[in-house]
Amino acid sequence: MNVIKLGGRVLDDPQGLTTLFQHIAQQQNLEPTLIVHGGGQQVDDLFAKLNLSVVKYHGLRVSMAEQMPLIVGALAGTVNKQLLGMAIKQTLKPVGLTLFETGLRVQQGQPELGMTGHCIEPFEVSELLLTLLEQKHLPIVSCVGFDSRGQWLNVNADEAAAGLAKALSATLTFVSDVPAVLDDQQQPIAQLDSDSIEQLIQSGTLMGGMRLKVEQALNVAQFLQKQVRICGCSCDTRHHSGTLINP
Ligand SMILES: Nc1ncnc2c1ncn2[C@@H]1O[C@H](COP(=O)(O)OP(=O)(O)O)[C@@H](O)[C@H]1O
Ligand SMILES: CC(=O)N[C@@H](CCC(=O)OP(=O)(O)O)C(=O)O
Repeated sequence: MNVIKLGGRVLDDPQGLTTLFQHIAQQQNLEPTLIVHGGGQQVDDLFAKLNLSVVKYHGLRVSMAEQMPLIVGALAGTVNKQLLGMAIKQTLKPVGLTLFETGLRVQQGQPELGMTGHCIEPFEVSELLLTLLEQKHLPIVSCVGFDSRGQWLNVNADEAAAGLAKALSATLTFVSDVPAVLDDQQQPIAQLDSDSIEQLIQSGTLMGGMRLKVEQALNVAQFLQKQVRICGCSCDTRHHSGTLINP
């Protein structure tokens, strides 16, 4: 079982995405795949067009209730459906979902972050998701979740992917806009573990969204006791490229 997380910026690389969907189509009969995607860039672009200010706290968007129709529209609407279209073109059978239909539980975070949500234990998936995977559909899951009161919540997509990978004991790959985690000379790093990650954070080399991603990757690697990959869009997720995060 493969979980592939796509950052929103990979939509700027349609050729790379086409190659990725082609690989998934070739592999789909051998091993099921699930895609989880973000779209932070697309939300930022929409806010800029509407003259709304983007506020982030430790890499997480402060998601005010009145802004949620825009955020949900971009993530679960536009970005989700753009990816669906690309998958259909590669003869895949995609199904667009939010985190709710996958069965992953989500609850609201600190009130200062508005309608920002976090994945909570137990990390479990729904029968519906398992049936879709068995029937060789490709679930394309946005990082919009719902709490038990039916409130929609904005979950960081790396966290959502980590939660689904844990629930499915899956092999997790983060596909981002950079080919790998880069060192202070901007060179790709082949492998990282908790000690080397700590050094990169201390030296200020690992920052922002990539720091959050590496922390989620390490968390999943340790939880499942298997390597997690961070790579760029043109990487073949079956082969070695990008950065491997070791448990
Ligand atoms: N050491 C690093 N290696 C690679 N990227 C880094 C590093 N430190 C910070 N970054 C930044 O993190 C970005 C990727 O994180 P993010 O924008 O959250 O990705 P995504 O949208 O794929 O989740 C890169 O574009 C880069 O600007
Ligand atoms: C709470 C929070 O920060 N949610 C993220 C969800 C999208 C995301 O994570 O997108 P990328 O994977 O493309 O960065 C946001 O609104 O930007």
